[in-house]
Amino acid sequence: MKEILQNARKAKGLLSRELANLLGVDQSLISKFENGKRLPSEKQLIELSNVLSINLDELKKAWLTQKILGDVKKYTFAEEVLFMVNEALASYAPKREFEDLSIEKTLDEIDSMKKNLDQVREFENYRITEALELEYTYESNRIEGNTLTLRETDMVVNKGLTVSGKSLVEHLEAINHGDAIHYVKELVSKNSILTKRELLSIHNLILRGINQSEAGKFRRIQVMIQGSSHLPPPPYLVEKQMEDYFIWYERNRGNLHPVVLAAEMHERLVTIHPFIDGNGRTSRLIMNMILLQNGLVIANMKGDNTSRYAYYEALESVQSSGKKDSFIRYVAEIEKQSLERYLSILK
Ligand SMILES: Nc1ncnc2c1ncn2[C@@H]1O[C@H](COP(=O)(O)OP(=O)(O)OP(=O)(O)O)[C@@H](O)[C@H]1O
Repeated sequence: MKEILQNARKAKGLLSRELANLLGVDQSLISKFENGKRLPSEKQLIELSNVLSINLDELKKAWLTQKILGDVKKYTFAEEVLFMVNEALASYAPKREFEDLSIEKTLDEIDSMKKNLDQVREFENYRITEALELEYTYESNRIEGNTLTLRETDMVVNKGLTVSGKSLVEHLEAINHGDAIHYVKELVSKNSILTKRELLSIHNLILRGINQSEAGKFRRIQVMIQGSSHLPPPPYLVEKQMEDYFIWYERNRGNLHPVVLAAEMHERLVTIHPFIDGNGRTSRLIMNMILLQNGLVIANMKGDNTSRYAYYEALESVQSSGKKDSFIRYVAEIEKQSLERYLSILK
């Protein structure tokens, strides 16, 4: 742990004072982390991992080892206890139970398609991914009400052209969403972990130049979701609910199926509705970041009326019943269709 932190800081060319500033802590605390006198909190671990580009899982393993060692080393029967913990762990496998058995089946199908995908990844190329990402921008903005066609979206995003009769905002929405996909892919390639900072950066890109005063900021007013009976929490609860959102993510990202994790992170975010606008687009990007991090493909929800209605219905059902299955099933189906299409293109 000590070595990992010190080596990573030096590799980044940072002085401990500079690292302390980035983390907003005292310089002496960084020294204590590096000489093993103090352990970072779990929240600080995530910040350290992002700032120093250390794989969070590796950092957590070293951290937990040191934490457990600190607890057990004073006992003569430490080894025996560790052995017993190991035994107990074997029977402790938290598994999600679904009332709807079709979800389990779809997840199995996704797992086997992922195996197929891993075998044909060599045929992936940027022209295919660019075309699919363009479709994603087109559909996600269509859900929100953008009227650009797929071809017009291509003209705006890839060719830098303008489309007569379409508003400046619609142009910006297309460009911004394209940039947000690039940002998400960069996070995935750097193994960055999702934190408040990354979420706000994605939202900042989505509303850039459209609503600059609200871009990258949690809302300070009450909002309503048109056509829905779900009322998002009052503004003074948003910060706290978002803290809980990231705690939930940390607790679950290691043990839930990635599709279930992605669906829940999407649904939880739009249910809190932390932004004045752009909640749907941002949540879909968060969902897709998680899918890509896990070697899956972008789940492209469609913007035609029937698909959009099914999307809203699945969300409304979670919010009114408190049961997550309907939205997990919905996302799993979309991911399965997106994988099928991608595989057929590659093959
Ligand atoms: N019960 C619900 N019914 C409909 N939408 C809901 C519901 N709960 C949450 N939402 C989310 O709210 C989003 C709309 O919020 P907002 O207008 O802030 O997002 P947007 O990105 O601007 O637009 P959009 O999500 O339509 O692209 C929907 O796309 C959906 O993801």
